[in-house]
Amino acid sequence: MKAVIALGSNLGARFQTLQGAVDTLFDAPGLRFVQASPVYETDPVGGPSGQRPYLNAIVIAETTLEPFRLLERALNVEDAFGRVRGERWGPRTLDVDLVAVGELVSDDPELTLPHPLAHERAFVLVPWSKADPEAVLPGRGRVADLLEGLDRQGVRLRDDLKLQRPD
Ligand SMILES: Nc1ncnc2c1ncn2[C@@H]1O[C@H](COP(=O)(O)OP(=O)(O)OP(=O)(O)O)[C@@H](O)[C@H]1O
Ligand SMILES: Nc1nc2c(c(=O)[nH]1)N=C(CO)CN2
Repeated sequence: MKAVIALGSNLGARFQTLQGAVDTLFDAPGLRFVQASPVYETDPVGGPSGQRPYLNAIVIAETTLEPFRLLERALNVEDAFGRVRGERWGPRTLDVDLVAVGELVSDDPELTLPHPLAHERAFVLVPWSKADPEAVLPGRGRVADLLEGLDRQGVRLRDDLKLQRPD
């Protein structure tokens, strides 16, 4: 199944954290790297004022993992990069979200699929549509169409930064 995974960081060495997350995510069986999006610098959405901008990207993978095992992998990678859970939407060294897993649709709060806010987040949809212009968000429609209705001003390409395939 195809999995779309969103990465974000707004604390510490942001780009190194994103690359480290990619390397760590794929450093175990069941997940195969397909493609990484470009990296974007994005204004923080929600949370306390005065936060640094984020670096955001998405990674497309093929997985044979059961969705909760994939979530566990994502949460373990967050922990490995020292994420301290504080304030909702507060600053974080690393956030790893499952945007979509195949066509699965679930409203389980432990694992909501697609991610319940993905359709309204330009910091997720801009990188995803750049990586895959034909992308469809299950239950919501074409990512390119969803983006038409969103403000993309706070999402800026960082073409000086490129995620490498995992080592
Ligand atoms: N699609 C999903 N991807 C990642 N976590 C999810 C998903 N659906 C539900 N969750 C649950 O959300 C919990 C908390 O997530 P987290 O603290 O990363 O939220 P957040 O990143 O602060 O906010 P947001 O959900 O708006 O991105 C996780 O422990 C996980 O069980
Ligand atoms: N720009 C930006 N804003 C956010 C982000 C993020 O990754 N990028 N993640 C959040 C919670 O997951 C809340 N706000």
